[in-house]
Amino acid sequence: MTDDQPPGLTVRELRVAFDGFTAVDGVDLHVAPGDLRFLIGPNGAGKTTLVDAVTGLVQATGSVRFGGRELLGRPVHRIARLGVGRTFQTATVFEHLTVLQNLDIAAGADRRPHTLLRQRRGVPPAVEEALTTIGLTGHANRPAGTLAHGQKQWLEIGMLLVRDTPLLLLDEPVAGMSHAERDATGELLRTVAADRTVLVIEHDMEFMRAFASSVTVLHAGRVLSEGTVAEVRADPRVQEVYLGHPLPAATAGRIAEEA
Ligand SMILES: Nc1ncnc2c1ncn2[C@@H]1O[C@H](COP(=O)(O)OP(=O)(O)OP(=O)(O)O)[C@@H](O)[C@H]1O
Repeated sequence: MTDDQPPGLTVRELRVAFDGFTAVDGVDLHVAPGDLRFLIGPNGAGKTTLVDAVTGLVQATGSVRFGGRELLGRPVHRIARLGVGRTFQTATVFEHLTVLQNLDIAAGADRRPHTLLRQRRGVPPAVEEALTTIGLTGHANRPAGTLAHGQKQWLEIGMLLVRDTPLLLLDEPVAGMSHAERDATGELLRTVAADRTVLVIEHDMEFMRAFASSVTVLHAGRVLSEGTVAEVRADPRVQEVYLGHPLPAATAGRIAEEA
């Protein structure tokens, strides 16, 4: 660390405006390494815009610090080189290349083109490790295009792991997945988050309840609530936004006891 910031992702007073409309309105957020933080909120709350600001896709004011460095104001590729990785709702893998080739290319993202083309003996340890983590060792030589939907998402996460990405921002990683794929993805995220900083945008509340270690609720560009799953669920402001009214006292009490 090059300054006295706590490790992890620290967002301060983040603001993003589009033609006078403020989509992110003064957000403060800290995600520590080892945390598996879910970012939830109704449609239009500003979740994707916040992640866009962190990754340099939209202009923002305030501060976003990671690894002792300010990210705001840097171009997208420089932010990626500082260890910030992102997935989108639709996996962006090279469909005609094998799983192994996809990982190999990602691992060499910072290598020069001529070294990328050079024939290499064996599988690099980082690629081998990522294959095991994402559970695709048995599919290493399959074209990525033939993988199931969930497996493509895992491959994309693997492509961030081989690049040794300490901050992962994942946009609805389980959208369109089966129950079994969702559970496997949850376990994968737990493993990944053990020694990394992970922020997951999610609409799937069941998945969030099962796997989040902490939750930030965004509403109208602001942080509405933050805490454990139970704390956030017991918050009347969150119930109001999601249900249109607070929960009956008995139900709210039961949830609060879990907190
Ligand atoms: N490029 C843009 N130009 C103008 N307005 C935008 C732009 N991108 C997003 N917005 C607006 O900013 C607000 C926040 O959008 P954002 O996509 O960040 O919300 P979200 O919480 O990710 O929603 P969802 O869950 O539906 O994906 C919305 O009102 C949206 O219409």
